[in-house]
Amino acid sequence: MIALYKMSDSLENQIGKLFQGVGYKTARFYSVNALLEQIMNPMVIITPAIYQKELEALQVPILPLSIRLDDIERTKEKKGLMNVSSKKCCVVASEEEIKWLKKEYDENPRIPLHFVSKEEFFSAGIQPDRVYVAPVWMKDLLTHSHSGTVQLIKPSLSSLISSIQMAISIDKLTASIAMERYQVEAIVKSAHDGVVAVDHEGRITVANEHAKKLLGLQDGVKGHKITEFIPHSDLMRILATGKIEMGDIATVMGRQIVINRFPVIVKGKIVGVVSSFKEITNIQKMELKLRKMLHQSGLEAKHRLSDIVGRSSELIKAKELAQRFAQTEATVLITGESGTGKELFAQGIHLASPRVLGPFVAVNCSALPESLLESELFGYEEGAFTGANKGGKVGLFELAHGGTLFLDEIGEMPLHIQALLLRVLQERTVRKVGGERVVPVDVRIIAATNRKLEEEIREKKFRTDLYYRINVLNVELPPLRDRLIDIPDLLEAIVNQFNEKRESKIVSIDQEVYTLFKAYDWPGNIRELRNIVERMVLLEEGTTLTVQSGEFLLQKLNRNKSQKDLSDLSIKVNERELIEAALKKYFNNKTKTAQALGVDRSTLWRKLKEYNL
Ligand SMILES: Nc1ncnc2c1ncn2[C@@H]1O[C@H](COP(=O)(O)OP(=O)(O)OP(=O)(O)O)[C@@H](O)[C@H]1O
Repeated sequence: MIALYKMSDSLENQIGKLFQGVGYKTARFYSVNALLEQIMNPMVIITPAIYQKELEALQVPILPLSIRLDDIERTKEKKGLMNVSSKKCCVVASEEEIKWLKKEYDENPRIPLHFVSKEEFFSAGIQPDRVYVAPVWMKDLLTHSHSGTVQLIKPSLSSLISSIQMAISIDKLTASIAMERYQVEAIVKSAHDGVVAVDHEGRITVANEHAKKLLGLQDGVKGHKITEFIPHSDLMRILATGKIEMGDIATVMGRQIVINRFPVIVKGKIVGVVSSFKEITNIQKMELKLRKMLHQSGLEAKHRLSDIVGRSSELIKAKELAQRFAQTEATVLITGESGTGKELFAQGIHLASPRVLGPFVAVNCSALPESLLESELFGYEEGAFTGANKGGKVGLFELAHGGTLFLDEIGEMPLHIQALLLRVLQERTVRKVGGERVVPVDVRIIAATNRKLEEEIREKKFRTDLYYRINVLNVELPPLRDRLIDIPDLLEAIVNQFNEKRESKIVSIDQEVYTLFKAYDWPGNIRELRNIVERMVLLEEGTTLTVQSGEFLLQKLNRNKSQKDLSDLSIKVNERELIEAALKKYFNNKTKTAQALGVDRSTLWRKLKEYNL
């Protein structure tokens, strides 16, 4: 902004038009207060030299207008003052203007001139042997009695133009400086940290809102010494030492904050200090958020050992072992059929281990083709192969650094990768595909398999040396059919989870459902149990989970049963309960019940008699 301050109307109009001609707008001001309201806008002020002093405190660029010796001579010629040789010609101006005019005059004193300041002029009054000239902006200062006696002089067009050119180039410069200042201010404002900066005397130059809140400072602290608010401020120490201080912990207004302090050094001199600080609880919140993000990206374990449901002695023993193994750094091998909870145990071990704050990275070794598994595990360097990402790729080993890498279905791992894995386990370093560098990694391995690795070794599908490396500690998870006692707890836990997740309203479970579930042999183990319960909950219209919604399971069960001997099933099945459930479901219709159970009517009659039904 080009501000014109306290100018005579005619001069103001002339300058305004000149600026307009080159595409600039001007604004007129007549008081310092009016200027102060605009002070946040970058501006250049053009003002008669006489007012320069009253604007100095604003700390914005000021271009003083003044008359030149040429302007005086031209006026004298024009007004015929040259011929008044008997009278002395006096120039009335401000002290500042006189200083510059005298310099010009001393260089080239073509006509005799006297210079009097406006103060001298007012005290001495008009002398009869003198003629007076003054710059046009003195007009308002002269009283009525002076008019006519004092000739007013305007700066020439050429000196106005050079002032305008100067103003434009300063305006451009201040605009770009202001842009940078706004950016810095925006950064400081938007920072999540409190930021306070002081100058070399310890006066506050910046204090963002966070800082004011954390330190209990009011608005308007700028310009005040920091010691007025914090008597023993550590910033004064940095002003003296010039040393960076990081991660200092202090209690301010009952809050624990962590503080960093940086000296501002310009050309070897300490000109200020910037400090940034954050409440520790905020850091903890951020850590929590980060952990949530890790969790979403699959890098965090969510199940604890205590979340693992079941009361069978086999499961309790496995949980106790896992708890103990968690405290060690040794590799753990978890064995068990698919869906028995191997990954759940791996997560539980990680969360019970000292690596709990590190990442938990799971990879299913059977899900990827050999070439991809290698680059997933170890990463690759840029340009390792056609189609490789620019910048390369970080492998899962590196991602799991400081945490746990869960290698699921390790029995499916190709022999070539088994060899690479063995080397990583021995050397604790990884080499990326297509790279020379080795990167040290600190990763705990938990492996899982549903295969009998001893058999795989015999068939030369699994390396013996790797087997001994990973099978340091072993947790064996029995299949669900061998621990039917866990079913009620599992069933209830899963129903509760669905209730929470889907807001379903199952409040009770029919006894027949337990019976039905105990009759089934669960080849897919707990995963299958989960899926079936989910399906039943979805099909269920009431608030009780009934066998009606599990009809599909009943049919499945019957198909299995028709292939087996009933007496074989009776080992695991409470036959009586099952028949009762089927009868109820088919409203005592014996034909349908027999069909559903996969037996002929005579067998059903025999059983009804046997169980007194
Ligand atoms: N004891 C348990 N309590 C509660 N939920 C369980 C339990 N065991 C397993 N589950 C649940 O069963 C499902 C399968 O578990 P998980 O993926 O851990 O099995 P897995 O043995 O690793 O299977 P796979 O070998 O097929 O990878 C998961 O949804 C898991 O939460």
